[in-house]
Amino acid sequence: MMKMGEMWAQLGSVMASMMFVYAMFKQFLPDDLGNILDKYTKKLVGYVYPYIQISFDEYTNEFHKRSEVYASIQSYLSTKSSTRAKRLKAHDVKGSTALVLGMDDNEEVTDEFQGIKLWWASMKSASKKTSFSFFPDYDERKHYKLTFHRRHRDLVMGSYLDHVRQEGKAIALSNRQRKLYINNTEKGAKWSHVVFEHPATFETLAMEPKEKQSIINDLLKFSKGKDYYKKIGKAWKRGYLLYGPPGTGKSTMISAMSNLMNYDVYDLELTAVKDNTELRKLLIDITGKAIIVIEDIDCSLDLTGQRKKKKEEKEKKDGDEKDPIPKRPEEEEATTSKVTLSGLLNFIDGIWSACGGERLIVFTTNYVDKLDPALIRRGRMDKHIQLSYCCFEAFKVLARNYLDVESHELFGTIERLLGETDMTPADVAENLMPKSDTEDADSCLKSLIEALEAAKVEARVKAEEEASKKAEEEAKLKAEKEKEKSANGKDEVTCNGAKDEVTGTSVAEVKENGVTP
Ligand SMILES: Nc1ncnc2c1ncn2[C@@H]1O[C@H](COP(=O)(O)OP(=O)(O)OP(=O)(O)O)[C@@H](O)[C@H]1O
Ligand SMILES: [Mg+2]
Repeated sequence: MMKMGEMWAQLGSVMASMMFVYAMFKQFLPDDLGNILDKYTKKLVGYVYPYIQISFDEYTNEFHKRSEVYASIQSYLSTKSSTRAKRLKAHDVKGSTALVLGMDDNEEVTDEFQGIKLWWASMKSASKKTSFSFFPDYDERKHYKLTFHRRHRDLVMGSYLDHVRQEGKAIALSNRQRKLYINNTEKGAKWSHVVFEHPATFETLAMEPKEKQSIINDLLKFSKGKDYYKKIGKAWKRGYLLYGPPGTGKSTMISAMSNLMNYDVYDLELTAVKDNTELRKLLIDITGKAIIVIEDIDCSLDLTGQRKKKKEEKEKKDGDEKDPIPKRPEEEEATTSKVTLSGLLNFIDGIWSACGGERLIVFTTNYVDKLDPALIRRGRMDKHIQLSYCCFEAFKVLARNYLDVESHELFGTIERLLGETDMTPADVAENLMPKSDTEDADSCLKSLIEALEAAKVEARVKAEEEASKKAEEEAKLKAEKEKEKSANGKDEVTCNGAKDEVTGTSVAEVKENGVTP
């Protein structure tokens, strides 16, 4: 026999469907009749119908803005409706990589949450245009209607709606297109963007596997660290300093980071920023889930020398030295950037830097020693990653990527040569890349061996040249010293004969004055 609860649930389902049919049917009735019928139906249903309904409008009253909740529900239901609804609608949502499938107007899907059943319906109701509107669809109001049994009220209000919002946001985020932003000089403190599509991933990045894994772990830990950062009272951001010779994969790693984390990239060109105020404005415009990149920080601004320069300037002022030919203002602007080291430090960890949350700040440099220690201290640049010349493990990644080769008889020779000479992953990669259809893995590996041997010879010649140059310089220095020494020896001899060093009187004078020296 059917249980009471099941019966109610079935009745509820029938009633919800009837209400839904009624809502559709009502659209075709004249307005007056529709309103009266609506009033009495609602009263009647209120007595026998144990279900609660919530509506979510597409547009808020506030500036006719599209409701964020509506958008989240739309994303949430897109996964449910694609498998459960019979009539679907495809949307080309701005910023989304894939077509978003949602249920068609006046369609219904059922959802389950912690063992309870809920019904979602997408409704479209026409409202009379009262005035001219710039919003074409505004007189066609769309909304979602959620129906559930009243005994589940607490669960729905307490956790289900939150669950829908969170899931919907996550789905929208995974569908969205990532963007690469650059700061635009012509538009002042503004970002322009293009779609970010870089194929580099940590899988294709050639580096020592243990170190690579530790970076991946660090990034993933950060992305899940919202509560942890809150607990320790730190802004949810992390700084990475990538340093190493050109062509070792610093920029490639930034792309891999973005692909792993699904973050936008903000490529900040510091030389295009007028002053600290503009820098702050740019910072405020950066959203969450972002990687802020400053490439070649040592070249971007003379941040290293700024403190020294200031000191020198002060000394100069004190000495009242004035430039006899005053510079034109535009000339001054071109030569001196007004973004200061303290402005940049504030950008990284001033109070404004906490706005938005979930951000990585990445600096790259070829010369880590040139940077001001304040800029790269832990807390600002939390993790320092050195990208170095290609090791054998890194080579194996490149061989797999470029040639689909896991092992080869030439690997032994390559391992030995990589241990004996320095070659960047960029150079190794270039040698491994087939240049024509006739080239195969064998010929590419052989050409890499040739290049490594040539690099080894070049390095040896360079080292010998440097050693001989150094020896020459040392010999020159030694000769100079000896010359000086012998000159000093001569001086000592003549000095006694010519001048008394303390009094400055000549021996002749002393003799003349009758004083014994
Ligand atoms: N570690 C690596 N793994 C895979 N590919 C790499 C690696 N390093 C360099 N490459 C290859 O070399 C090219 C140049 O590398 P990348 O631009 O990342 O170097 P970089 O360290 O940023 O150099 P620079 O200091 O000159 O900016 C990349 O396009 C990539 O194909
Ligand atoms: Mg680079």
